[in-house]
Amino acid sequence: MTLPRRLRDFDEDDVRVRPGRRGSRPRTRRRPAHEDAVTGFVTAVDRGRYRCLVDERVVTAMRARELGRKGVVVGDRVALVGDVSGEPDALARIVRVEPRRSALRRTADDTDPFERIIVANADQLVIVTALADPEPRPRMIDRCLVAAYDAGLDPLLCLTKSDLASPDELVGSYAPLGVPYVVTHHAAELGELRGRLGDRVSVLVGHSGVGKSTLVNALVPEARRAVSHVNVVTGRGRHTSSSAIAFELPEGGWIIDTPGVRSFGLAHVEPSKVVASFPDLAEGAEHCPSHCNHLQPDCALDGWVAEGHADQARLDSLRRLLASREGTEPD
Ligand SMILES: Nc1nc2c(ncn2[C@@H]2O[C@H](COP(=O)(O)OP(=O)(O)OP(=O)(O)O)[C@@H](O)[C@H]2O)c(=O)[nH]1
Ligand SMILES: [Zn+2]
Repeated sequence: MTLPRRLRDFDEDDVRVRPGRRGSRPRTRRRPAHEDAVTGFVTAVDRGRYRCLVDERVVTAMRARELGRKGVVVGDRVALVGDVSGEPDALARIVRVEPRRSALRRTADDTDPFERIIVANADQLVIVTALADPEPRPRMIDRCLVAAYDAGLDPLLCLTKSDLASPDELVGSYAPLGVPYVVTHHAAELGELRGRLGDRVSVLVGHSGVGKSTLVNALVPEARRAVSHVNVVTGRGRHTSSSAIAFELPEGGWIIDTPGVRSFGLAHVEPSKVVASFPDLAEGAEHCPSHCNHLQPDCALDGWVAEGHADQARLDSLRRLLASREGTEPD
């Protein structure tokens, strides 16, 4: 398994192997209770079973009771004990989840108080949007940008189906905001996209039909088989209920597909963070009355847009998100 550079650094900082008191055995700095634990990278989760990569081996594991309520998600780095042979029917135990570098979260909808982590330790959120069939949904893009900003992930706009429509309009609205993008279609060379994915952990999100599976299959030839024919964790059966699956890229790095993720509820994101994710509007919001919720009549953002600093459509999008969080309007 080739870990992206940042994961490797993380590993070295986190588990410092040094001689024990008597200089006889190496031991980890923390929790010497599981001195013999090995480190795994969680690539799929399905019905209480965790698929972990340990060196080149696929090890199936369950949670150890001592983990308590701590969740384990795709992208986590975990300490494993027990049978880590990777033989059929072998089952290891996850005894520890290493501290996360990032956590992509969502709530079921914008007013749901329960947030859940979808993916840990990712670097980048790839927002897959078709240029046509289905029509692009800028409000969905804005929503994903907020999720990326909140999680500390770099966004990347991936505009698919460029054989059907021009990217100019979408590029015209997002490139000035500093959002990086790639334009592609199913018969295109994927060189530019691969360059942006290499040596990083990227999460792909996108609505049904935008061409996400087509993209994943083109980037990772083994993906098709892994997803459609076998349970990705146990290797048996036909189906998986997994909501995220990590695939290693041939050129290094990982992409994490999120087939089960259909929406990005943002109830857990502070309104100020929502506004901060709209860089074209954030500056204008500095002129708002204190505690402005940006939905009230004296909000300074109307003037900001009237003066031509930002597009009305972006303000509408921000307001829909904020209103939806307050439960006053569906998005
Ligand atoms: N014209 C065109 N069609 C494409 C392109 N990429 C994918 N398609 C078609 O769009 C449809 C949806 O593609 P998928 O890859 O299944 O889309 P998805 O986002 O994975 O959708 P779900 O499987 O529903 O999650 C399929 O009929 C593809 O053949 C493209 O670049 N151009
Ligand atoms: Zn305001």
